[in-house]
Amino acid sequence: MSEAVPRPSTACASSGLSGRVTVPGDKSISHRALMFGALALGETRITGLLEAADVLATAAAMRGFGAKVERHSNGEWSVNGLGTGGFLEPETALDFGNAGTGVRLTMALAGAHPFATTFLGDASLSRRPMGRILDPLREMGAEVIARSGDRLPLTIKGAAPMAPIEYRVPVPSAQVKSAVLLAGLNIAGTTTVIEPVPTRDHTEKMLKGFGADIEVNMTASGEAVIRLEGLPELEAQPIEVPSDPSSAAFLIVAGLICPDSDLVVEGVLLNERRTGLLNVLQEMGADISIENERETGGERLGDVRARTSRLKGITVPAERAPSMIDEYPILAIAAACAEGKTIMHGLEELRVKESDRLAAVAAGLAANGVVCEEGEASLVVTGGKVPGGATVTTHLDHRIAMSFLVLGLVAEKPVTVDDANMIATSFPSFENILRKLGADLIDAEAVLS
Ligand SMILES: O=C(O)C1=C[C@@H](OP(=O)(O)O)[C@@H](O)[C@H](O)C1
Ligand SMILES: C=C(OP(=O)(O)O)C(=O)O
Repeated sequence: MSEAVPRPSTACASSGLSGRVTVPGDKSISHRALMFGALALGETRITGLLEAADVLATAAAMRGFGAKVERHSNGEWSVNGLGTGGFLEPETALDFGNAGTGVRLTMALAGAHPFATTFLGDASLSRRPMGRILDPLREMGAEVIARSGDRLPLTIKGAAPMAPIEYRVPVPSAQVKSAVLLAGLNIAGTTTVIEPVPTRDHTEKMLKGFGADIEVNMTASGEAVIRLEGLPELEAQPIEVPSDPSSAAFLIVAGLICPDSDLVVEGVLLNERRTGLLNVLQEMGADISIENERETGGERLGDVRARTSRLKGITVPAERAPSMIDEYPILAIAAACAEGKTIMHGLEELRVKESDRLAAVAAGLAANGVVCEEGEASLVVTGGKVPGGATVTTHLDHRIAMSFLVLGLVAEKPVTVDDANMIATSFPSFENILRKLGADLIDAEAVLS
């Protein structure tokens, strides 16, 4: 995907966004549905799988280990799994493109098997730190050959047998927590993960659903202690993937900041470890309501209605970060349209996403005339009128591309993103859905013709 010819896209001032739309399936749940299906015995049927580049890379990787992964004509997917410990050595390197979650969780699955697996990624993924996954895997007994700084490309070879560990997650990261647990699936004994700051819990919930012996206890000080018994027999499960709140976030913010708008995003996952942005926006004065609340597969879902709102700047404390870690770029866009300053703390993890998101957001805002101040791990955005008129560098980062297209909808002059290709890693229908709601987006071909 990084090899593709850049595709600039431009957003112009828009008003009256309206309609009911559905966004694609949740990325975190989609990766895990394929992985756990590949580890389970029997056929796992998945409806609503996110068909975006990141998840398709995981599907290809699971095939590489020998699982049968198929897409059916009705849009459902099936995975015929191999059973815990049943993975085979892949014949070729596994290329994860831009997908951090895919590569990190799969490294852990492969790393507890006594064969060599090689992992590749695009320029963005090859810059991201992998030591956070490799350190616990080494502690369990795996061998690793990696580029300096524990970067991709790298090869992991598990030992036989490996040792279960107790691991205190050093950074708030659902990927690190999940990786330790997934390696622990193929190791006899109890693997324990201690999470000082609880993060999204899809791995724990879904593994339980597949029949793993996993227990989560919250301590009085708010830490999560997760215990997993190794070598479980996982059983295939039907999975219905709810709509991704991290994708819905772009449309919700567009509805709030564009004049005369009233839109609904249907069936959005409302897991409380993912709803940080909705809470923050409501504190900023957003007119957001949840309609038709329901439960599917142990998760709360609802239709999220967003109407044009006068937003006010607030301080977002660091504790919120895990529940909205992927939503800061779009929160910064909402902040640019709010009255006063929005102060965001605890943003250190943004520096190691698909891009250095803190720097990319600050540069994009400043280029478009929005006053902002980038700290080590903080961002202060002063809201008001948005002059716009600049081209934003997206650094192979889908969320930077989508965020700045939303900014263009309220800017005085159009905002261009240098490359909209990466949007396809998580939300391929983003621009079409935005147009359907009434947004004025012009793509490069239209500008050239
Ligand atoms: O576990 C997951 O599915 C994810 C965890 C988060 O990453 P970190 O664990 O690095 O915070 C998030 O940014 C990513 O988009 C998805
Ligand atoms: C950080 C993200 O994804 P990943 O880590 O899976 O690349 C994201 O989608 O914002």
